[in-house]
Amino acid sequence: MAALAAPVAAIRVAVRHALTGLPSDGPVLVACSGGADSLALAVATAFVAPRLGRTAALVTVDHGLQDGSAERAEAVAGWGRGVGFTSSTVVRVAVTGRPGGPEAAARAARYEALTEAARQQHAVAVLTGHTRDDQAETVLLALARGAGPRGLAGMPARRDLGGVPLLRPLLEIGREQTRAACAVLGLSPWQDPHNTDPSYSRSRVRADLLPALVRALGPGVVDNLARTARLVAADNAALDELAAAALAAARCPDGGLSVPVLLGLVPAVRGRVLHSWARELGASPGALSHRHVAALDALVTAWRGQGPTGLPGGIRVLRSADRLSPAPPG
Ligand SMILES: Nc1ncnc2c1ncn2[C@@H]1O[C@H](COP(=O)(O)OP(=O)(O)OP(=O)(O)O)[C@@H](O)[C@H]1O
Repeated sequence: MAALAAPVAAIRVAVRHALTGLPSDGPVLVACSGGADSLALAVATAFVAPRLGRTAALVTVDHGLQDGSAERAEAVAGWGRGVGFTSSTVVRVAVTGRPGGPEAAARAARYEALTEAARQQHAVAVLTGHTRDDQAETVLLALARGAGPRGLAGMPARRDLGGVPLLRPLLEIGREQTRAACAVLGLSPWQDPHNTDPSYSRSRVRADLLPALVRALGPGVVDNLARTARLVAADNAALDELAAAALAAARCPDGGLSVPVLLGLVPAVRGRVLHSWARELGASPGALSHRHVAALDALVTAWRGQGPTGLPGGIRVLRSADRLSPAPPG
């Protein structure tokens, strides 16, 4: 018997690892675009899931943004039925009329559709094909926009998606491995023209920046960036725990925060406490910036009698004596 190609084996191991320990009373749902990463993920899941006594389903989202997208989505779903998924379906979404640019709108519509498909199918997890290269790109983009530790932690291997775990089994698999696996298995991935469109910053990072870094610093760069994300994520988790305890300690019965308690915190923890509290008050995470948290911090550490500070959503925070409190809008 021919030896199993190394990329195929590595991807199966990664998928097996991700599926182990999940409840077995529903399918795992693979989100497949037809691109090399999610095709390699899908074919590995179709192989691994039944061997673990589980069922697997596939869903492909048709954003309706390109000519022929419906036919391509049908082809992906048909392929899925052929490789043994118990269900393999297309979900059509409407991208227009949503806030943000086209990329953000498509992404939001896609995750809504995946959440709904998971709910309808009683899926125990949704799997996406993000790779180590996607992670390295995410870290570079975060670094470049000054996103801080939360951004530098990149994409988690597991997060909540509307009550279902979203898993990224290929975060430690390189893109060259997903391409190689597809080639070995005779699969013809779809090349998304958006991935090479230089008007997207991620495309420019993929096409220009990462290759330049690899040329300048060596081939370990991608792996090192992904490792940085893992290390920062572990530190974030520790700081988040400290901040949750500190927020509880700083809370006053009227919903405000105690300034003496806040002053006793190290700045990294205090910043997180203020960020969490601002979110509790209703500031949306997308709009809440470093600048807003710095302004709250100034109410604590550099108070000279200044008036209320504004947060996104018309929220205002007031310092009075030894307390931060939400102020009436005005
Ligand atoms: N149209 C889609 N339908 C279903 N899932 C999708 C779709 N587009 C993206 N995904 C999921 O999100 C993951 C990340 O997609 P993204 O477009 O950011 O990366 P990518 O590198 O182009 O991935 P791929 O090579 O699989 O298309 C994909 O691997 C896939 O699991």
